[in-house]
Amino acid sequence: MPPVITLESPFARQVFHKRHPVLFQRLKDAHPYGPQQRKALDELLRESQEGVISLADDAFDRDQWLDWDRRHFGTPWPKAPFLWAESYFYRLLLGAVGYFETGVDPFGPFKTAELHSSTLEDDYAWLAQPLDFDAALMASLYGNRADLGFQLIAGNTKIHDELVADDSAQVQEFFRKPAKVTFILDNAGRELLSDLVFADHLLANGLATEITLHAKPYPYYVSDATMTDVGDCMRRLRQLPGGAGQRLHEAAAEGRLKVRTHPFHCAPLSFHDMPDDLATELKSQLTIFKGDLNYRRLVGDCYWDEATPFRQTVSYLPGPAVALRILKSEVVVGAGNIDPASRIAGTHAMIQMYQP
Ligand SMILES: O=P(O)(O)OC[C@H]1O[C@](O)(CO)[C@@H](O)[C@@H]1O
Repeated sequence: MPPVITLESPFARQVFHKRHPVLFQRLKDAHPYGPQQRKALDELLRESQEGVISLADDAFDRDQWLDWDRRHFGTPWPKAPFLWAESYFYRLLLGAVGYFETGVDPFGPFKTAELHSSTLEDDYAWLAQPLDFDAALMASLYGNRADLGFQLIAGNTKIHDELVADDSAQVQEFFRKPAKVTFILDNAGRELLSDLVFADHLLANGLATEITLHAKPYPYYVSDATMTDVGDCMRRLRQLPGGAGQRLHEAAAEGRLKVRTHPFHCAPLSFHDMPDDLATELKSQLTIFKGDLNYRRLVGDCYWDEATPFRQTVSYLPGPAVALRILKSEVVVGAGNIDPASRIAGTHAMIQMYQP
């Protein structure tokens, strides 16, 4: 594997030094946190910028984190791998605000606001039209940009021009034979609504025999979908046109749509380290990895040469896979030359497919 991206990377440093303070301010504005929670947040911010990574003796999940440790406890935060440190940061954030005692999702207010935004109905007006496979796939992909103000019209091929890797034809070809599908979900809100639309397209057209949605076991990376968020989005989708919400509700009742979680989805590790039970589950189906974080975990959060073939980086997977991702971080494989600014701008997208 090439060198791993650490918090010394300018982009990662910017996430920890610029974005995190803004996030913490939003959390303090959104919740009636008392002095203890506010102090814990301030300490976490300071520590994660210049302190040493430590694991509390009385942490309820101490054993789990010792298992996920790759000798990073005791390392100065700025020297740690970006992926590992960012994941642990979110675990500590939840501890700081008392999530493990109260169960209150610190990001809940932002997720609720997004699902009930005044523009949401207009933004999803296109659901009233019939979608073809390509439009449904693109909805799921561009949902990762959380910006669906683009033309999701059946037969719109212009949208493919923005892709830096485009295996969409292979994906469509794969569904010539009905398959079981797993979505490793990313964000709640608009992205999840769009993923549900794609899931409905697959089930309603007999392309998928069964779909399993994998959500995060706890709130993570601000807007990642938990089991609660899946329920909230399913209910919201039923209020939107097109009938996808109702069809999915029925599919769930019949056992064709399943929702579950796995502790590994909040692990600070790449999918190379996935436990056997998860690997066994993914073996006999097509797995769709949504979003940027899952992409980093899929190929490894490393300084890959962008010309490295995608299949070379994911050949460890137990079954076929598709990555649907808007580029929001430095990692890229299987694409042409992409300048550093474009890698993090959220303007470029990719669809990559692997078949063993
Ligand atoms: O929601 P997505 O597509 O997974 O993007 C999350 C991305 O945001 C960041 O947390 C910060 O930019 C990245 O580290 C991460 O990959």
